[in-house]
Amino acid sequence: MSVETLVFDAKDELVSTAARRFVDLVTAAQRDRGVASVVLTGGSNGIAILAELAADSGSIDWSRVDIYWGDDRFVPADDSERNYGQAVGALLNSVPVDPDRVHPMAPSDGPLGDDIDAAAADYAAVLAANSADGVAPNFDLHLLGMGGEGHINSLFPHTAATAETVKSVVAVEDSPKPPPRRITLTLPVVNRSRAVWFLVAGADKAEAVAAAHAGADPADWPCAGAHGTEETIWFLDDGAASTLPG
Ligand SMILES: O=C1O[C@H](COP(=O)(O)O)[C@@H](O)[C@H](O)[C@H]1O
Repeated sequence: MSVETLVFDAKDELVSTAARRFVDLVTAAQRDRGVASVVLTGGSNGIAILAELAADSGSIDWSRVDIYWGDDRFVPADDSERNYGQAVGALLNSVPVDPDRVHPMAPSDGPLGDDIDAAAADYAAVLAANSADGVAPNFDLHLLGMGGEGHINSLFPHTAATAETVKSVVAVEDSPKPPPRRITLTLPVVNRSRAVWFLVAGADKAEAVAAAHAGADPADWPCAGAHGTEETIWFLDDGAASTLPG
């Protein structure tokens, strides 16, 4: 398994390079396996890469991409905080995806109602139904943003969600970052991904980046617990890389 750290002068360059490599990875996965599976993330860079991909939408056969989410905020379907809605606005409305291959997490006003545990269990069932082993797919790519305290998806430091080793998807009711109610994939499922890419910009994230590179305990720094089975790439701007040795 390779670990690569790429540092860019500016966030725009980070995002455009990640988008180019996204096209290459998806194209290679489709060549090798027919269909590519990607896990999207929210946050600033997670949405910026989708907007970049929308600008170059002809490079990928989107009808052969399975799309999942690493986490979402458990809010009504039309709430602007929803990662799914942001992805639709940035990319999915602009490209010819197969609706049957797009797998959003349930909103709080959907058919499952406001039952967050039922919504998490429903997403676990979606992952299981689309897997070879009844647990979850081996995603070709899992994109990750990261918070300054090292959270990825909705896995925050010193929480049961981050410590989860059995369930593939869990509910979070007290996220320290608003909104408080979220649904998230757990680390064992993130770590089924062939490729895990961190998209991280800003000096406020530098301490977490350094902790992950130093092999910190994922309980303290959840970002330290995410790895691809084939590759892990850190796409960083100068600020996020500012405390890395060398
Ligand atoms: O709350 C969340 O935050 C992270 C990181 O967001 P950023 O704006 O600091 O880049 C994001 O990846 C995650 O999906 C989201 O729900």
